[in-house]
Amino acid sequence: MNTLDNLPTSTVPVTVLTGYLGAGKTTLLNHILTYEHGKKVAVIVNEFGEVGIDNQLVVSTDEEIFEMNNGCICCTVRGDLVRIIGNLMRRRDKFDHLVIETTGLADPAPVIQTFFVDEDVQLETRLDAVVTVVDAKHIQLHWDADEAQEQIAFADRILINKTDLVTPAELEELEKKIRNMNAIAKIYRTQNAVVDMDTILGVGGFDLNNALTIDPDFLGEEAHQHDESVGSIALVAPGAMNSQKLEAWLGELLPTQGQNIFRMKGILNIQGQDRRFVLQGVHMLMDAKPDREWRAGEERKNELVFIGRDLDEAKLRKDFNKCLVASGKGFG
Ligand SMILES: Nc1nc2c(ncn2[C@@H]2O[C@H](COP(=O)(O)OP(=O)(O)OP(=O)(O)O)[C@@H](O)[C@H]2O)c(=O)[nH]1
Repeated sequence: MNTLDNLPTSTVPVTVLTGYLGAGKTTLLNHILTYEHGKKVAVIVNEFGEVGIDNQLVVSTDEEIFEMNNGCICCTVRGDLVRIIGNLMRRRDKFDHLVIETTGLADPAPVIQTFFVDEDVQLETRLDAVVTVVDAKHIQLHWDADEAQEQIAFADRILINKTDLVTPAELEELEKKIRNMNAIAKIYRTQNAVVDMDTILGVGGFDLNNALTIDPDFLGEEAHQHDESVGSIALVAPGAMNSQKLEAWLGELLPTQGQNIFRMKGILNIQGQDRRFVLQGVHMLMDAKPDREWRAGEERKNELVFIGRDLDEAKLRKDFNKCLVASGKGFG
């Protein structure tokens, strides 16, 4: 299990930019590079392309993906990315934010996992957010592509782009569908990928010290459509969790189901702890640690969201509830 504890505050925030072919990634990247946000942005693109912006660092990489040698079949590290970040860090004074644009056909997992797994990368950078651009008009043609669904599933921020090419009703339906697939992402509708930079840079989507609450709209809804193979499941329970039971459950769940769990995010009330306990997971990799203290008057509860493929909601719910302290009242 990896931990991002005790990182130096000088780590460089990293935004991973994904989206299917032609969705608008480069258009967004150009906004990021030209916008007056006061940040010096370095860019890594893993395809050969041109970004004709002066004074920016743009590096191209070829595909090079290593499976981890501990038998974990869904966790991979990109060797080329590790090396390029290492090289960039020697010019650390030249930039203060890093954007990695993935190819439209790439599974974003190996890029994201690199930030959970590689120790040198963890020392020097921190994953800020996964931003996914969706082509409102053409995504309909690509729903069956694993990459398109995974790009949505991993996102912290989703731009539904090309809103000029669809009707308001189509947009509404699309947003609902995306919301069901990914319950933790914030969704913005855009034209030409124009979006307020503060909403996509400096997000802290993977920051365990600053865990954002999980969207209450999603948690509060009674019924969700789980007709897609990729979906979100939100588990909520009042009371306190038994830490041993929780550890035993996750210790069994992730090795067996991790391949289908793209992301997991949780804020939990552990029995006997005054601080909230925060979990972040990507496939079988997980970070977990206490964050801020529960506030006076704040309702202590347990919220855990899974985003993945073919998740067994009834079993997850049952096993989650089994981790609750039996009395469940008043001791958390
Ligand atoms: N109509 C319309 N076209 C858009 C919009 N945003 C981007 N485009 C166009 O869509 C095309 C693809 O945009 P890119 O930014 O190159 O997309 P990409 O995701 O980088 O594409 P790949 O790198 O090929 O995967 C370009 O011709 C853009 O001008 C939009 O909101 N509306």
